[in-house]
Amino acid sequence: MTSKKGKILAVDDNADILFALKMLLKPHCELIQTEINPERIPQHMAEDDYDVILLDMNFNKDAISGHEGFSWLKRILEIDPGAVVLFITAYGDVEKSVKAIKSGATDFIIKPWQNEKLLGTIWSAIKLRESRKEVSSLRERQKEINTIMDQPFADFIGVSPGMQQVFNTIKKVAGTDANVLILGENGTGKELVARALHRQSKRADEPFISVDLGALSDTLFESELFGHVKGAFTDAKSDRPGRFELAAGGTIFLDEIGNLSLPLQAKLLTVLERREVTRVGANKPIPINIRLICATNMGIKQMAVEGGFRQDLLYRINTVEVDLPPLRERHEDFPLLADHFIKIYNKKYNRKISRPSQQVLRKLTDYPWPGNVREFQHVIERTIIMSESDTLTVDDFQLSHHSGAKDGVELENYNLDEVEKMIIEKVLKNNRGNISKAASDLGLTRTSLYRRMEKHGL
Ligand SMILES: Nc1ncnc2c1ncn2[C@@H]1O[C@H](COP(=O)(O)OP(=O)(O)OP(=O)(O)O)[C@@H](O)[C@H]1O
Repeated sequence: MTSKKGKILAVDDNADILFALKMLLKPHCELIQTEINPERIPQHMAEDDYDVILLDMNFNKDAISGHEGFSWLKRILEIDPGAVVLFITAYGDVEKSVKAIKSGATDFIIKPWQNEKLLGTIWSAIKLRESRKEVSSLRERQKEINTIMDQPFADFIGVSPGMQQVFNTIKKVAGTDANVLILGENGTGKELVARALHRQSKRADEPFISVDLGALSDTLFESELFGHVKGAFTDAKSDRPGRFELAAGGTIFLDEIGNLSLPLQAKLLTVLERREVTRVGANKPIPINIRLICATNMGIKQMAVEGGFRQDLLYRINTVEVDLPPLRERHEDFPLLADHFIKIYNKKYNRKISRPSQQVLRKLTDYPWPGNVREFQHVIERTIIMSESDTLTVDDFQLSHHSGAKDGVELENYNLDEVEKMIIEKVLKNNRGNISKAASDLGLTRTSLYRRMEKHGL
């Protein structure tokens, strides 16, 4: 051992052994606590955080069964399941070593020991303890991050029959490991559904990893999803796990799955069938333990009929389907959603805006909301920022600029693709090329807008 490292608790009913251990370990370890009476192990563990516990296997003189040692090992692991225990015995044999390791001991030291070998074993045990601690602190951090990240998703609002049906399906399937496909227009709350499914599942304490497939180029797809090893390609400076590995034990949410090209659909299907991934540049497959949730705003079933989406992949991802209705079909939800977002933005902007009047609600329900709840949320935020009074009036809501003609977009034909291109061009121009603002006006995410701009060559 190079520097003084690790806190060691040595428990043995032979004072000579304890003395020898103390002499040997003192120069190398941060602390060496010796104890002749195993009954005091819990007390020591409560008083200090030991990295390694050296435990005699036989406490009664002449005993060779090791029973007592095993029962103390059990007790130690009950107190701290991450404890690193090394058994010491003069009667070491293969059978007992195997049993000790199976019961949770880390290693086995046979008396009389060779000093160098003993120090080597303790050094490895300290390293193991360090990595166990690191893993458990990462897990705790992940839990904490999950809770914080879920905060904005805690309020999932809906009283309309369509939303009640969505909530019912979530309740029924959350606890199963069934693959779920969420369908719905942009901004209808597909990610909220995915998070709710994860939060109500047995995997809730494990990671929720979201991947926007629409934002991944074909070249990045494999390394992002499956990971890569160092040197696999020019930019691969070190080994890196992919999203499937990061989601281990938890849920992976593949958003915009309808945007996946046919060759990538084939790659994804292979991974889902084999339930293993191979990092780019590696040849050893890694098993994956994930719950799969996918979402799309595209007519994926029609795509499958027309050959744009693989039927076999569709069958694999849509064990259960959740259909999110567009906001314009959920009139019952408007008052609640309006209250909800007014509350949020009152707090954010330190305002006291009151609940909307019936006239305001009527205006809101009359508008078609192409960007659904995301657009609704932005409109409420913008209106609260701009409003000078605490009572919102019909005139405070600027909704008309979305309906093309009034905004100067002349429709020469009704080809949806061309209309979409025209509207995007117009909104980009209105916002002087500011993507964030344009995306907000269109009720899209920046990524969705980028994708559409790419599609239309803008
Ligand atoms: N029922 C709802 N209650 C409260 N907030 C909602 C609801 N539905 C959507 N939202 C809010 O609207 C925004 C968009 O939701 P989300 O990202 O889940 O939609 P999406 O369907 O996944 O969108 P996209 O298709 O663009 O990826 C989020 O800020 C979300 O919190």
